[in-house]
Amino acid sequence: MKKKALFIGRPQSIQMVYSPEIRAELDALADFYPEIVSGEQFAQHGPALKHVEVAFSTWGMAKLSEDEIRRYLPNLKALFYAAGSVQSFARPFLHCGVAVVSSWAANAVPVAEYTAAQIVLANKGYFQSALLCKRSRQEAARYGREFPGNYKAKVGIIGAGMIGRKVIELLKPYELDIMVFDPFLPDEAAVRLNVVKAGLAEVFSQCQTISNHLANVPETAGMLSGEHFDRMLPHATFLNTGRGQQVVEADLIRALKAVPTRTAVLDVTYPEPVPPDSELLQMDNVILTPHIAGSNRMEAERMGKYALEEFRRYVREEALQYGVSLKMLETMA
Ligand SMILES: NC(=O)C1=CN([C@@H]2O[C@H](COP(=O)(O)OP(=O)(O)OC[C@H]3O[C@@H](n4cnc5c(N)ncnc54)[C@H](OP(=O)(O)O)[C@@H]3O)[C@@H](O)[C@H]2O)C=CC1
Ligand SMILES: O=C(O)C(=O)CO
Repeated sequence: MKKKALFIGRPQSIQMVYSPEIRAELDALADFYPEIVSGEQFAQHGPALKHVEVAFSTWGMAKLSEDEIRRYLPNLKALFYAAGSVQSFARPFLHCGVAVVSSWAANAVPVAEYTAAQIVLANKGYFQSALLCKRSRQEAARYGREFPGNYKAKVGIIGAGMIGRKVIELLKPYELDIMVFDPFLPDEAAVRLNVVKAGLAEVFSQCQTISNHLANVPETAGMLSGEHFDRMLPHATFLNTGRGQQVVEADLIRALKAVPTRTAVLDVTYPEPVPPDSELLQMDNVILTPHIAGSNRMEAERMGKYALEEFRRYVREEALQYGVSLKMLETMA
């Protein structure tokens, strides 16, 4: 018999992530409740949901309490979340014995692609050269000549989690020397990845380009500060697609002002968006993008595909690949 299933969240997001093709495959495997239910609608639909065994969601997932989960979804066994971080809603489900499965590995793909592209460009001095070129081609060329390019340049990866590791994989063809700051990365894994483990001070003082991929957990708040940014090489680039909270922004601004040939490329800031009076908006050596590294439009469908594949494993009673545990939530994004 087909499993009773439910979509939880905002219809627009659900439809973007679960494309008609994925939806057709899910429909073949499960018997879906006819409506997508948002957080506020559980009281209204509650009694009809008591046989639901599996739920699917994405961005816009309802934050239900343990009490609500037990009341409205007493037979729920697994929740498939077709997006990245589950920090904001997973704990009550896990406490109720519901398996929580995330597509964070799928969301990591576009972030890693975006970052790897930025690293390759940063090592050539692309970001400021492109701006300078409009003022003076000669000045831009002189500036560009200070950069090593992509042969044997040192690149620093901060956090070798899902995204950090994918960036390392994508950079393999470039013959770069990669240093990694990740206190939890086992030595054998560093050997397998062909990277050198290092402290933050070493990464900042030696690397041409440094990219942040730390999880946004209380322990990493403000972890990147003046003692690191002040060590950046004169033409180094700092990339942040992680989260703004990990950066002491005033310290970054000071280090960039002290040496304007340094560059920061920030997809994320804190707060986000950048306030209109922020110095970041005035500085030529700061490139801002509006949090676009993660899954965008068609890329979002990949997250639905991963959720479908995990559900297939669930139906076949195979081990799930992307289950999240309470222990994992202590250090994951
Ligand atoms: N800009 C965008 O659009 C997007 C941004 N992101 C952000 O990218 C970042 C990385 O995501 P992802 O790779 O999926 O996350 P993961 O959870 O897979 O990796 C996080 C990394 O942070 C490390 N870490 C956790 N706690 C600490 C600590 N106390 N000290 C040092 N290191 C620590 C982890 O260590 P370990 O695992 O080794 O224990 C791991 O290497 C997150 O901040 C996430 O929010 C994600 C998606 C899109
Ligand atoms: O999923 C995330 O964590 C994002 O930053 C948006 O893609």
